[in-house]
Amino acid sequence: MPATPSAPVLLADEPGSFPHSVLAERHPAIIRQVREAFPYGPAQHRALDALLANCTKGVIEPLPTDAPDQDRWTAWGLPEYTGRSWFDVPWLWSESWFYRQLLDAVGYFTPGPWQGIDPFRPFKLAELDGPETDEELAALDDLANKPADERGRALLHGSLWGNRADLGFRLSDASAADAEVAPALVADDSEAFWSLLPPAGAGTLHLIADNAGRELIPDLLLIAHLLDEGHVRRAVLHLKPYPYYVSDATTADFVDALRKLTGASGAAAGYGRTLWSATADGTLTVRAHPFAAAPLPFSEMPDDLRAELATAELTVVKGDLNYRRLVGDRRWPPTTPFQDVTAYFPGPAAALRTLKSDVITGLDADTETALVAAEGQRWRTGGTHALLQVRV
Ligand SMILES: O=P(O)(O)OC[C@H]1O[C@](O)(CO)[C@@H](O)[C@@H]1O
Repeated sequence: MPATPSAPVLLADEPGSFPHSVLAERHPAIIRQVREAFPYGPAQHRALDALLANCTKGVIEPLPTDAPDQDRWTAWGLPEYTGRSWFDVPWLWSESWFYRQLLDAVGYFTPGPWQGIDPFRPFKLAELDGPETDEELAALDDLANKPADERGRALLHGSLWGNRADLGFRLSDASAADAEVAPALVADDSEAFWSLLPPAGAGTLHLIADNAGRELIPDLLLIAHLLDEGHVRRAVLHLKPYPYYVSDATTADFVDALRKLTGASGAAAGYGRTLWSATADGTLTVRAHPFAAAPLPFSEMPDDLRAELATAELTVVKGDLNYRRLVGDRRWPPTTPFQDVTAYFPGPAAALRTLKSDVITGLDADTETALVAAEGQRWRTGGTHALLQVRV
């Protein structure tokens, strides 16, 4: 049990707060953009209208009794939250519920022509095929002749900052992509990261992925490097079982990213070949556990996932949402020890995250003071700061 007393769970009930703006502004914007991106029929438009009204002014409604995921959502708290405003239940819960309901509205789960059609795919593909992705891949050629440890550090950095590539964030804040970043990490345990993964390691790396495209590609490059250089013998990549938080990576996105690498020229293609053969011989496996899209903190992970992560040499936890799930989506005082709030995790874990929500732990007091003096509370949510924290 953590020695630290708990903190209040984040709700979205305070107008002017970041969680409130996500429910009141970001979700309607996402509905609008999805609606414009597809030639949906009248039934889908009506369902999107109903969702828009429900998510902004309505209450959480029960699922139809024949919904295939009824049992799962029942276990995840639906009976407790039914009848309550979306703004009055845990923010982590209402956001997940939004994506589940959005997919339902466009027919993603319903047998028929729209089943399995990812409503975010046009945005994801535009990013994957954009010039920035090609530039990032071309830059790998400059890295190719550097010593392995230098390459490793650059690729770790690339994976960390790749977390800025979050389409949900950019869809609602177009200026976010251009904001200047603060290169110094607000917490930096990268030495601990490398000491957990020394060369000639025999273990397995788990990576809990976040976004597709320009985040997943650097994640894959890091995995390829760790396999190629013998830091780990196997890797397991945890993806989402269905589209989620706009740009979260699914198996289809993994395939697209890997094909992008193998179809590239120069060093990028080499990484692609490493990963392609690693999947073929089982050195790299992918998972899409239902809990990856659960509205709950990782402290409530089911036994099978806990047992699997317990075997990992290290679990890399990518991104803001996974950080919220790792430490609990709570108003922690920023100096709350990261080791305490992650003590429940089944093994060593490394959080690689750019800061895009209020939650933060593990800062030293001077760092917090300096951030507040410079930016008020904006540093928490602007996506311009990053951290690498390791739970040993
Ligand atoms: O893609 P990431 O890094 O998990 O970020 C998810 C984003 O969505 C949010 O959950 C808000 O919707 C924030 O935590 C963050 O801005």
